Amino acid sequence: MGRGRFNKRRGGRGGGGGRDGGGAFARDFKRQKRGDDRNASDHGGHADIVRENAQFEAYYKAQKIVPEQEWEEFLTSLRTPLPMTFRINGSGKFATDLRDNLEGTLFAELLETKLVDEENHEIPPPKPLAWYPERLAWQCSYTRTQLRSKPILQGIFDFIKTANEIGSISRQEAVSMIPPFFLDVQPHHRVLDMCASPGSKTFQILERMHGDFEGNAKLPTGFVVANDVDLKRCNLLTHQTKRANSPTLLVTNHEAQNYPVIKGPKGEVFDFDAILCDVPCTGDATMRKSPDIWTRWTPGNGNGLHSLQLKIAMRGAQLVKVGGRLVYSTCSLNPIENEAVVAALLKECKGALELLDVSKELPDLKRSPGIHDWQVWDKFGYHPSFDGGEEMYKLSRTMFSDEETKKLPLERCLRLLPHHQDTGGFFVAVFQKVEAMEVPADAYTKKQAMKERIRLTLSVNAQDEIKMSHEVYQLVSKGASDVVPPIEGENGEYLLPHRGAKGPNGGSRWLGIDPVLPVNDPKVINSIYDVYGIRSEDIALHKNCVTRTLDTSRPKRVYTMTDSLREYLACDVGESLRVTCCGLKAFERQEIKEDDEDDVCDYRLTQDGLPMMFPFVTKRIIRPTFTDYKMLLERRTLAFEYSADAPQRAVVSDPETKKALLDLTLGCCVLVPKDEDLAAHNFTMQDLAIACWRGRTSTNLLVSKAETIHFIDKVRAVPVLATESKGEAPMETA
Ligand SMILES: C[S@@+](CC[C@H](N)C(=O)[O-])C[C@H]1O[C@@H](n2cnc3c(N)ncnc32)[C@H](O)[C@@H]1O
Repeated sequence: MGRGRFNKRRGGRGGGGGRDGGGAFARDFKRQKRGDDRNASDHGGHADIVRENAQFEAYYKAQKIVPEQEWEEFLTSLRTPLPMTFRINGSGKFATDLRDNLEGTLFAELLETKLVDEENHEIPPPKPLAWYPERLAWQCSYTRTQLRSKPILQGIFDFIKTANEIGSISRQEAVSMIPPFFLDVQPHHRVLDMCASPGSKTFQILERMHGDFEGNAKLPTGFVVANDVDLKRCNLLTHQTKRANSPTLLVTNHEAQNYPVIKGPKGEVFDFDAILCDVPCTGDATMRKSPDIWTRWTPGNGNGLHSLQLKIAMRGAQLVKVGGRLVYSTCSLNPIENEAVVAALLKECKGALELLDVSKELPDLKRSPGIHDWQVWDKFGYHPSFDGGEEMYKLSRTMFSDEETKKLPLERCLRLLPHHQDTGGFFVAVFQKVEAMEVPADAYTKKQAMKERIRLTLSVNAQDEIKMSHEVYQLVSKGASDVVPPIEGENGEYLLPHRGAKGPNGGSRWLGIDPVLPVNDPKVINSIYDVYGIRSEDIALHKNCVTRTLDTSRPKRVYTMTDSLREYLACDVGESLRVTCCGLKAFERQEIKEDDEDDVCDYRLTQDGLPMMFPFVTKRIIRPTFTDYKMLLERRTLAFEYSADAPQRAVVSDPETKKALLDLTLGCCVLVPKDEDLAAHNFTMQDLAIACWRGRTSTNLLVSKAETIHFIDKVRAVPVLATESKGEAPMETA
């Protein structure tokens, strides 16, 4: 194809890249659009959006990313709303039970019913994603009208909505689920997710790290750093990954391309076993979900992101271990954001990175190979080469394919085309580091640090910008390049420093970010050890706990982390890491007033922390009957005695449970049904452990309402065993 200009006229074809015959295009488009409007209004009010863009079509036809004979199908797919997909969280018993339940009930009913719409077209039942292991991810394509008109579909919709809210499933685009599989994460790995928010892939990475959250007593020994440049999005990420309840997670707020290098005391770089670069991109492969992209697409969008994408991938390449994997992904179809970045990265790494052939991994995933040659366009049109001497707009040499590029194994890249599996589009490249590379220690310079901090300052408080930026500079120039060895513990391990407590007014060194302070006050930690019967040999809380408030003798919340995460933070003596969230909230202060007993603890176990802490807790565990357990979940509180003043209150029915509760001092305890009930229904103790409060007259749930629904769901089908005490009625009424 020769050099041409894009014809900006709507529906026009320019540059030789367009389809022949605009008439056929218009007819196809009208036909498609009629169907589309119906779907569009059904799928979220995008009916007014015209799903055509001459530049887009000319550009991609010229790029030859889609075989000629599939072009129409490709376009048709892009103009059709995206089916809804979800995956069942976790991978153990609860995940497969939930799947079996769904398949056996809701979905089975649909299969039997053979639904048709008002035009007598069959409404397809939900189907599992063919490539996703164990049928744990599903796809349904129903219009809103269908959902409204068919109660059975409404049932599915309600299930998805509630299960997503309580965290047993995650709604996530099918193609977005792919990259974590190629990272090959193991529980001992250090993983870096460079552009992580909102965190759907981080969540998958955490799942892989833990194996099965709900049944696994072993803690992973690795850690996961999830980073994003946007502070608000870091908070969103923290919120979204909360359900993983992971002590391995660190959330940081940096430009990925300047991600700080942390070195151990001997100067060794803390490198990562697996790095995900799910970079910012034009997202033009998400048009099915975000049809407004049709109206604003230009080739300049992708060109504008290429350099940042390459810098981020390059930083990833520097920070990944020899032997480790680096996965680069975008939700864009554009070779400039994809193959051009991959090619430039391979060239810049001079053999240290190998592009892997992953054709045997996820074998049922349909994919198209990466391309070796592509076209570079800007607002002036097509440019055959970088050295042509023509006027160019914001183009760089690395955007162009050359002779060296053609020899690279770019066919190993994966492009997911929307019409192949009825998904959004996507691009993935999987690398392995095969040789060490130089890691520029000064990539995170003082100047850079200052620039970033001023940006943050601006977002924190624009009015104090000048005053603060001066203070920032003072701090950065003192702190950023300090070479101070980490604090060593008795056994040569590195201990957590007081991070961020030396900034202005004793606040954070990183403005706008709370400090991260070790909780090692023996009063706090020993009381937790003693009261809950936790042994420091089993879990080193005295080394691995932090709080975010300055008074570490009375921390409000205590977060705990794995040894390896502690070592990573301990070695960051220059405090280069801007930590927004760290570890798992395991304990919370809840002071007990007017109590003169010794074995009380001001710290209660959190339900979030319980899956991790429970295997180490040996005291204050009560084993109620299933009746009392279920009743507590449903009523949230169980009184010890019936009271005529509050006849509606539920009362503990089993005398043994009541005695065990009354024998405890006031404070937090853990309730787990009796062994025979657990065994009869294939539950482990950890599966059903709930945090409760032993009060003066009652015991109360310390579990959020959403989480309680999750537990009620777990035990809903469990009949009460005959072994239970038959004496008292479960709930007394007046
Ligand atoms: C494609 S999204 C990531 C989606 C995420 N991986 C997931 O699966 O939920 C890209 C993210 O990169 C972030 N971002 C943009 N520029 C960045 C940069 N220079 N460094 C780090 N993150 C960046 C954006 O804030 C955005 O959250």
